[in-house]
Amino acid sequence: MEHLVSSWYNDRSLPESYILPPEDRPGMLPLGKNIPVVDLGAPDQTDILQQILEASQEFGMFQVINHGVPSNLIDEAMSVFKEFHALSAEDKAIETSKDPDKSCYMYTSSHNYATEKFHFWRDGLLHHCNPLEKYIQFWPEKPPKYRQVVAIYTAELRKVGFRILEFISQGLGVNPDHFRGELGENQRVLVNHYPPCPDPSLTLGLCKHRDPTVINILLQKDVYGLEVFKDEEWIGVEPIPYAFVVTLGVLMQIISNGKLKAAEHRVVTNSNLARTTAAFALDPFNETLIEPAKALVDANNPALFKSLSYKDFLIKYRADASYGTTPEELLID
Ligand SMILES: O=C(O)CCC(=O)C(=O)O
Ligand SMILES: [Fe+2]
Repeated sequence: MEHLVSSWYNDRSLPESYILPPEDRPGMLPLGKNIPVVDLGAPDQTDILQQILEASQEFGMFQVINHGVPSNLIDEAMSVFKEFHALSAEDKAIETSKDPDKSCYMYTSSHNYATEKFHFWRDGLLHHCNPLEKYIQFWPEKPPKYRQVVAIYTAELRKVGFRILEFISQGLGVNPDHFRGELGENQRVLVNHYPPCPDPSLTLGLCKHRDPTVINILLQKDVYGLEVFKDEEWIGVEPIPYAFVVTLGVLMQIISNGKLKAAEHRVVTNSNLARTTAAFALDPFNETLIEPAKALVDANNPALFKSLSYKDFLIKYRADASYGTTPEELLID
């Protein structure tokens, strides 16, 4: 835990190991453009489907509003996530080491702290959520309401996730339950924390990456930081306090046989506000085979991606230092 940014960032200038090469630094604040915002409460389901499909093809990312998760639950969840990251390093270590199989753990920067060339200005708490009875015993017990609030929050996010996956399935023309079986049942929450940073122009909270997931549903609340790369430029993702940002991951690009796009995104830091976000991911199990959906493959539409287990996918993804594998690396030659 000694490396956690939140344990030492106060009153220090940016350490050398966090200073990125000029080409990877944030540059100018993107202005003017936005990603699509989809109103899930709108009466016309066909219209919602169309908007989700277009955003998934063009951006691989969109925001959803009127998603049905109560705003007081979102407030409570954000409070316990912030309170967790405000604990002492010692408490955080105790609260995240209850499972010998490490279904709940903390890390800082990326999964490759020891080997990465540069570090990123982020601490992360990651834990499994489904099935709840199996995993809740390993979740933090500090703050005292953590388990109770996060159990309800993640159950709600699961509903939102499957609703969006159903729209995507329909849009793709695959079985509406395509993601209901193994593909979306491994659910995890990653609570990111980005303390105020002494020089946001030289570093990033997270480098440009695509998520190693099917989809990710992010709560960013009201602090700016997320940016998506589209048509060779960065677009800022405007914080809408009770919206969720839906990001399609590399697995969705593979399963859709390239019809949908995994969004490339990054996180910038800021000098006066701490930023806490919670990313809820729907993923397959380790042994699940990842491959283009059969309904999308025929003689005229050959499979573009290799089949591999989720476990092998993750090994490949994580082997590439902090940047992660790209869908292109998994293309069939
Ligand atoms: O914190 C954010 O805004 C995004 C986090 C993210 O990209 C991730 O956890 O993969
Ligand atoms: Fe991400």
